[in-house]
This record gives sequence, C-alpha cells and structure tokens, in this order.
Amino acid sequence: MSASTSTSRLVELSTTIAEKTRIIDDYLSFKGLPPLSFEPDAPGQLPIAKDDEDGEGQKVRQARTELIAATQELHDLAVGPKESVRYLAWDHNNTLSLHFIYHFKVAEAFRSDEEITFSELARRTGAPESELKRLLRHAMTNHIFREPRKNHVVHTAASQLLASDPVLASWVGLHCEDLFTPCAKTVDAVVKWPGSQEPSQTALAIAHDTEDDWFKILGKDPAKIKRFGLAMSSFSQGEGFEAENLAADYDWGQLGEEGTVVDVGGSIGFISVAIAKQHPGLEFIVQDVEKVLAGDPSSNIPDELRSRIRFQVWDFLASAQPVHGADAYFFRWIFHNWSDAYSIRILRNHIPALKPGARIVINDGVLPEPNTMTLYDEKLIRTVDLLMLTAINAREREVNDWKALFKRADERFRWVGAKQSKRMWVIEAVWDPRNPKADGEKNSDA
Ligand SMILES: C[S@@+](CC[C@H](N)C(=O)[O-])C[C@H]1O[C@@H](n2cnc3c(N)ncnc32)[C@H](O)[C@@H]1O
Repeated sequence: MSASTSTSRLVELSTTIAEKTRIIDDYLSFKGLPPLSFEPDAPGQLPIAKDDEDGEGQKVRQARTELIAATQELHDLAVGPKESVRYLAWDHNNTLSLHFIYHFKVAEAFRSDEEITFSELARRTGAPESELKRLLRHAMTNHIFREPRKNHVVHTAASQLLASDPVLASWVGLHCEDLFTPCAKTVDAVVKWPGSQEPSQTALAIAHDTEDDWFKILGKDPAKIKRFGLAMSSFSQGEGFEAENLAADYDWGQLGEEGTVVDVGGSIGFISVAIAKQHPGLEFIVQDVEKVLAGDPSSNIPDELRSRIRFQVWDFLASAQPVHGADAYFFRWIFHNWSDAYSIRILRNHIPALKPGARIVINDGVLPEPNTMTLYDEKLIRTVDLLMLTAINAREREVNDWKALFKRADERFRWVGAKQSKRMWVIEAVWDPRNPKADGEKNSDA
C-alpha cells in the first residue's frame, strides 16, 4: 500500500469510528442505559434493552463489531509493524499480571467503593507488597484497577467483575493456572511429537511431566474440575450458544412422528431436554461415561419429559454403539475435543448400529474461511483451535475438514451439509449403504 493510500485509510477508519460510535452512544442515551466506562459500576458488556434483542439491538451490536474492527485497524496502523511485533512478543506479561491478581485474590480483597493502600492490600491478600505494587501497576495498563493517587488502589469495571462474576473468574483461573505454562510448551510438544493425534502427547503433558491426558489430570483435582465446568459454562450459556437455538434451527420434524435420537456424550441431558420440549414426538437416549451418569441423572429431567428421555452408560471410544436403528445420532461439542484419528474411531463405532437413512447430526464450531470475518472474531475461534492443540491434540475444523472426516471414516456417510446456527453450526451426514462412491474407493485411514 502506498503512503498516500495509507493516509486515506486512516481518515476512512476515523470516519467509520465516528459513525459507529454515534450509533452506539445515541442508542444508550435514548434508552437511558448506562454509558460505557471503566468505572466499577459500569456495565460488563454493551447493554441492550430486553425488548430490543432482535431489531434495534442487532443494529447496535453490528455497530459495535464494526467499531472494534475499525479501532483495531487504526490502532495497529498507528503503532506500526515494528512496535506491533516487538510488543506482541511479550504479550504473555498481560497473562502474568492477571495470574497474580487471580492467585492472590486481589479483586475480592476490597469493596467496589473502597480506596485502599498497597500496604493494606498486601496485608489482606498475603502477597508481598513490592511485587503486588509492580504487578498491579502493570495490570492497571489494561484497565484492571486504578491508582487515583499515589499508592492508593480502587476498582475498575474489569477488576470488579473479577470479584463478582464467578464464571469469568473461573475462565481466568483456568487459563492462567492450567493453560498458561502448557501454552509455552506447545512448540516443544510439536517438535517432540510432530503431527501426533494422541491426547496425551501434548504441551500440557510436558508441562505437568505426565503421560496422562488433560481429563485425567483434571479428574485428580475436584477444585479444578469445578473451575473447568464453570469456565466452560460461559460457552454453553453465552449468547449464540443456547440449547434452544438447536431445537429451533434443525429440522427435527424430518425424523418422523416418533423418531428416536441418541444424544452421544450428552452429559446430564440438558440438550435433549431443550429439544424434547419443542418436539413432543421424539424419544431420547442420552449416553455418557459412567462417572458422568453416576447417581440419578433422571432427577435433572422435568417430570413431564422423564418417560421420553432415558440414560445409558457407553464409552464411544471403547466399543460399538449399543443403540441400533435410531433415526439420529447427535453429538454436541464432542468432536472438537478429539483429533481426526479418534473422531474417525467414534464415527466408525457407530456403523454397526446404523440403519439406512440414519442421520449423524453434529452441533459444534466451524473455522471460518480466511478473511471472512473481523480479525477480532477470527482470533477468538483461532485461539480456541490453538488451545485444543496445546491441551489435547484436538482441533477446530473448517466445513471441508468436516466433510473429509466423514469421507475418511467411511464413504457410506453421505454428506448433507453444514449450516450456521447462531455462533455454532449444525453439520450433518446420512448413512447411505448404497452410496455408489463407497464402491472401489476404500479409504486407508486406521
Ligand atoms: C464438551 S462435553 C459436551 C457435553 C454436551 N454434549 C454439551 O453439549 O454440553 C463432552 C462430553 O463428552 C463426554 N465424553 C468424553 N469422553 C467420552 C467417551 N469416551 N464416551 C462417552 N462420552 C464421553 C464427556 O463426559 C462430556 O459429557
């Protein structure tokens, strides 16, 4: 890009920023909603009035997306490539100061309306004062705490959330305590086990000096399991990830009046409940490992649905699918936890149970085609993809990867398609034993 084009791009971006800011600001003041700020009582995210969720709210959310993209580009242009790369290289120090705050429970140590000295904060948290001061002053450059006068600390919106939002705090704990060190070992793991598909040959295993996979490591520590569950709930409950979307966005009616759905790795059945509520003819069998289904999982099912939702212990890696002849086998957030080799094993373990026309319905993430969304949004899903590599040698997939996965598992899985359902996707194939492509072209995957 020539110097003159670059200058006009700066002006173009600043105009976009002014326009989008105006849309957001006008909306907030018209609706009497609180302005965006760093003060402790500021909203944790852009506030949208309840009755605006679809119409005006969508417009304002879109303006926010475009504002973030424009400000990020303007920021990066202003900083320039040399400084950008220089400071990118030590970005992990942001995680470091956040980790310190999480570890010493600094946010919880004083009230949102309190002004506290570093020395009193050190006394309350047990953290050494000099490190406390250094690490908090670093975090302040990320708007986490503020020093209104020398040696005095107050909360900001972000630090206040760390104290009051257990899901966010668990997310921070998971990343700072469980995944920060492994992240730094990811290149070592790739060098040691290039192309490995094994969940135990990971950076996480190197960091923990173990041959266990992540779930075994987690399984040894109830507090970590709890923190992981809470952190993950931000995905299940977050906007665009709701179970209700799936109930509405997939044509469950095509399974017939009395269709049977097997919810594979369905945990305690909450997705089956959401679908069952909207589709009164369907019956569900929820399968998971023994540990998850111990006790009485039916007690979580509303009385009126209990006759239609059964539970069954089954390990999808260990043996063939025990439920034969179901209309659909449904997998939500399953395959992104497994490498291709294991995903293929899971699919093949279903083959003996499949009747012609049986549907494999997957509700999972999909990686975008490059350059089809803002860098901010693209970075979110690409970061999840890297985490899967670091933690369990699993991966996120593009539409074509999903298609290839079925083909590699068995040519008789006939690809139906992949359709976006809010922030998730529905990916589907049908078991077609007479698929002509299945003859001759036998695949060679183990
Ligand atoms: C990410 S959770 C998804 C749970 C649920 N489908 C949802 O949408 O929230 C993955 C699920 O797979 C289950 N799982 C893991 N390994 C399994 C195995 N070998 N056989 C059966 N279920 C398994 C876990 O216990 C867990 O409930």
